[in-house]
Amino acid sequence: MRDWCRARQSEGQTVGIVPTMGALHEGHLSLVRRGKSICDLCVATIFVNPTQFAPGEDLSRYPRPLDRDLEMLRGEGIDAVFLPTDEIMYPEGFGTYVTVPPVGMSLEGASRPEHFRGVTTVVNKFFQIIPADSAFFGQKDYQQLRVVEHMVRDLNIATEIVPCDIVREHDGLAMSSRNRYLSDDERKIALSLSRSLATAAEMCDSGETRVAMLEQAMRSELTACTKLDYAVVVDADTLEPIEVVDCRAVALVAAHVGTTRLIDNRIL
Ligand SMILES: Nc1ncnc2c1ncn2[C@@H]1O[C@H](COP(=O)(O)OP(=O)(O)OP(=O)(O)O)[C@@H](O)[C@H]1O
Ligand SMILES: CC(C)(CO)[C@@H](O)C(=O)[O-]
Ligand code: BAL
Repeated sequence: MRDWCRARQSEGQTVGIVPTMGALHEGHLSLVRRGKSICDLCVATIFVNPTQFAPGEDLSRYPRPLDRDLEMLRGEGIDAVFLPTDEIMYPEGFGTYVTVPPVGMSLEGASRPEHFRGVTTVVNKFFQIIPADSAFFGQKDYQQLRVVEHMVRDLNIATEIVPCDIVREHDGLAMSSRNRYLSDDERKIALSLSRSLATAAEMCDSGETRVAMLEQAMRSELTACTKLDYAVVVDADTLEPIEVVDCRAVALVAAHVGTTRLIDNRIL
């Protein structure tokens, strides 16, 4: 993969990379389209990375519809797909991990200990294997994007990180590979995530800047969820708590609907 990438770069072509865990949907394809619009060539990776799942999470049941994924990527004119096995990424004796920057400690980092250590490590490995000019990440995984941006800055990685907008279903549900776990009833409840963010945005637009009031309104929209991990409004860059929205802020939510854990966010 490195030779493939470098050979093309030495001919003056730019290469983009879209890291995914597969089970592709329009959200992923939007990253590929963005990649192809900015770079001459675009590579996707499909790898369900075991080190970012905690014991008891959905690693074994994570969907792996590989033929369909490859068909979808072919349809977008992808130039290459990197499909490593666990043994290729983590051969016997593997033992070096990337330490997560402070922006990854709260929220997802608190709810899913070791998750971001797995993400930073595997994304760093992808960047070594495929030294792309640009990498395309969705804002749906907002904190992941911030963590990867910090890692790239801190470790002098030459790949530019390009954030991409969240793609939603017609009714507002953020597209996610995990949506396919939802029953019809659960899918209705899952809509409360995007609704809670819309409520916070509307309140903010009408002049309510007190974070406690915004968070309370978000929580009251989320009562049908099986378990709420967090519903917060924080500084959009540092993800530090704020008391009033007097800077660029982001509302973030993570909740379990049945056995499915979903996340969503919206810039305020
Ligand atoms: N709805 C979406 N809009 C834009 N980008 C997305 C969307 N969903 C996922 N992505 C991005 O696609 C990339 C790969 O994500 P991943 O394969 O985990 O997909 P996912 O649908 O978020 O799956 P999961 O259910 O595991 O969260 C990430 O950069 C992620 O932010
Ligand atoms: C970036 C990523 C592909 C690393 O495994 C994963 O966390 C994801 O799909 O967002
Ligand atoms: N989209 C982030 C990958 C994960 O949930 O493990």
